[in-house]
Amino acid sequence: MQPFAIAPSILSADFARLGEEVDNVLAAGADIVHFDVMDNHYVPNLTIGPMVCSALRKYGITAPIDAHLMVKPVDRIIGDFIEAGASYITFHPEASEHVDRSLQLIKAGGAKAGLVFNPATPLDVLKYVMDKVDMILLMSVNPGFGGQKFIPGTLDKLREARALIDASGREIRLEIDGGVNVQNIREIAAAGADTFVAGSAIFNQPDYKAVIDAMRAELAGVRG
Ligand SMILES: O=C(CO)[C@H](O)[C@H](O)COP(=O)(O)O
Ligand SMILES: [Fe+2]
Repeated sequence: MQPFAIAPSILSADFARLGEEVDNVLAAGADIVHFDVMDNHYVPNLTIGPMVCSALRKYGITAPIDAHLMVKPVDRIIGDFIEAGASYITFHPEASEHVDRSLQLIKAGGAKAGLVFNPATPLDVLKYVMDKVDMILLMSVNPGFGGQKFIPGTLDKLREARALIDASGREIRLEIDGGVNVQNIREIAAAGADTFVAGSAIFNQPDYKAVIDAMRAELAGVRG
């Protein structure tokens, strides 16, 4: 299993002060910057694109950036995110006509590739592309908005994904996204997640370090 990583979703940050917000959350102990890209087509919301990712790199952010693409079609924008400095690029299989090709595009550009599964999307496609994924992201809310409630059925799906990863023998991150907080992170880790996206739970509090420290204390109870 990969080391635990906390990935604040900047969807809930103050966009008017984005560079400073990312600096602050990294200084508070975050490992990965989760970057939600929404197109008002695949999901009913519109957020930020490759120019903002590139701006964060130019501003001096060196931490891994995890671009979660909620964009359809996805292939056209993959190259732009590679150029913009994304470290991980994940997409939803429903948003690609050719999942294997999209994964290859990401890897050919030198980024790590991942697939994202909505709460009602089965994991079946993984069987055919396990050798090409570096990350599996399970949505524990329907995509499009921050601040939603964790869907408990995702815990069984995490166990299912963990078994697939372990059987593959590959180093694949198992990320969870949606409604993660200090109260439920331990149960989510025990079900097999190693990478935890949290937006509102972190950015809606005044002290980011206090929240991240509390999350790490919970995680230490699962794996010290
Ligand atoms: O992909 C997302 C929504 O589509 C966000 O990453 C997610 O919702 C994080 O926000 P929160 O932690 O507030 O649920
Ligand atoms: Fe996300």
